[in-house]
Amino acid sequence: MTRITSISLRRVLDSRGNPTVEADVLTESGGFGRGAAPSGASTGEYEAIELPANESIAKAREHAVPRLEGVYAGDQRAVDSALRAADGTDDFSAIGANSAVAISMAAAKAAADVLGAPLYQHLGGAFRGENFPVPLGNVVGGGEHAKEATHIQEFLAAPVGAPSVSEAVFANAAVHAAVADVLDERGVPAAKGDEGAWAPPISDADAFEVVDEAVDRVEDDVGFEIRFGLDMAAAELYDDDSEAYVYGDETKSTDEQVEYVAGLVDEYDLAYVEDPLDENDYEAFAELTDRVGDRTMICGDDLFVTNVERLQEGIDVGAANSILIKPNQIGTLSDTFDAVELAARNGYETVISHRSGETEDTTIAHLAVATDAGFIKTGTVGGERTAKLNELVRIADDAV
Ligand SMILES: C=C(OP(=O)(O)O)C(=O)O
Ligand SMILES: [Mg+2]
Repeated sequence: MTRITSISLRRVLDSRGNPTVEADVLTESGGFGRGAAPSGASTGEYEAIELPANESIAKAREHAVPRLEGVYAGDQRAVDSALRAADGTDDFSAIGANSAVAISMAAAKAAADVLGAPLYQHLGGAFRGENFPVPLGNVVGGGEHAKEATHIQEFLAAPVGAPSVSEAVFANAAVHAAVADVLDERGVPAAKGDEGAWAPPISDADAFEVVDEAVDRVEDDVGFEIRFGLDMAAAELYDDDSEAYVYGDETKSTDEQVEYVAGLVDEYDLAYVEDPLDENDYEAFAELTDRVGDRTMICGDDLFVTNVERLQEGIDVGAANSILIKPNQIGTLSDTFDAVELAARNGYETVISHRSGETEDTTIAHLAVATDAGFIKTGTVGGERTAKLNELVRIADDAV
């Protein structure tokens, strides 16, 4: 029933206005699935390779599509093995991880369509957990996502005490609005960055004050605990030549960076810190996790790139206690599930994540529910972000 009969690939726009790959998968019994690849700006050095959309589509049409016709979409491992075999490299540099992930997601949706089940149920099965992820909402940002704003890439609201997904989603939107109020009261104009977060021309120190104030106001209003966290995207701050983290005119050695982040965790009671150190520095990650990992999540994004080998290396040295999961960093849903499972077996929390360049695709909302992830990071406002958040609300409401 789920035998794939055709795959179409096309260029569509992502949220930055760049071309990305969209895939449609059709099955013998009329099942249909559509998936679109997201795209990063602060990409990790070890991610699977994204090719220009046109090139990736041409290569996938030539090498992957003929191999996939006849494969059962319901057998995700077979679909993803065929994609890997068609590519023949470790990093999808032959057909592009953008076509691979679009096809992989579209096949899963086509199978769910045939089965008449929502995607999260097809992927998660009957015995998946009953939890819903806490949404981490980007409310202030800079780095590679907005010029002339903060050095730290993302300040994230974390409504850890929300009684429901819906209340958490609305709390993050309220923090986003409260940040605008606080900035306005301080006379600071703010554009928005790639993910819809405010991108004010202020120092990181000022941004901490602004977000802290906005979170306090909303917490008082909603009556449940809201904390906040960071994606420091420190690989983008790290300069290999000087072996230092560069914050405009200031630099920090690795020891100073560990000290700085540990201080921030305590001063602001941070719930979450992603990529606080360079993507090649497992040792410094481990030192920080040893110091503050009992009271905050230290999460590897560029460090692990959703790759089981890199994650295992991190587990071996105690580099972190959580992993960011981005399907396009590794190229297929099977590889993504392998990373989630390895994390779970080792007590690592999982955070399913969007990219800064996104589409209306909602796969990650289903993936977060299917895998019982503790968290999902998918922005706060903007159509490509609310597509996922609203889907999460619908899933919780049994309305998909
Ligand atoms: C979402 C992120 O940004 P990008 O997609 O640019 O890597 C991130 O770094 O976590
Ligand atoms: Mg990141």
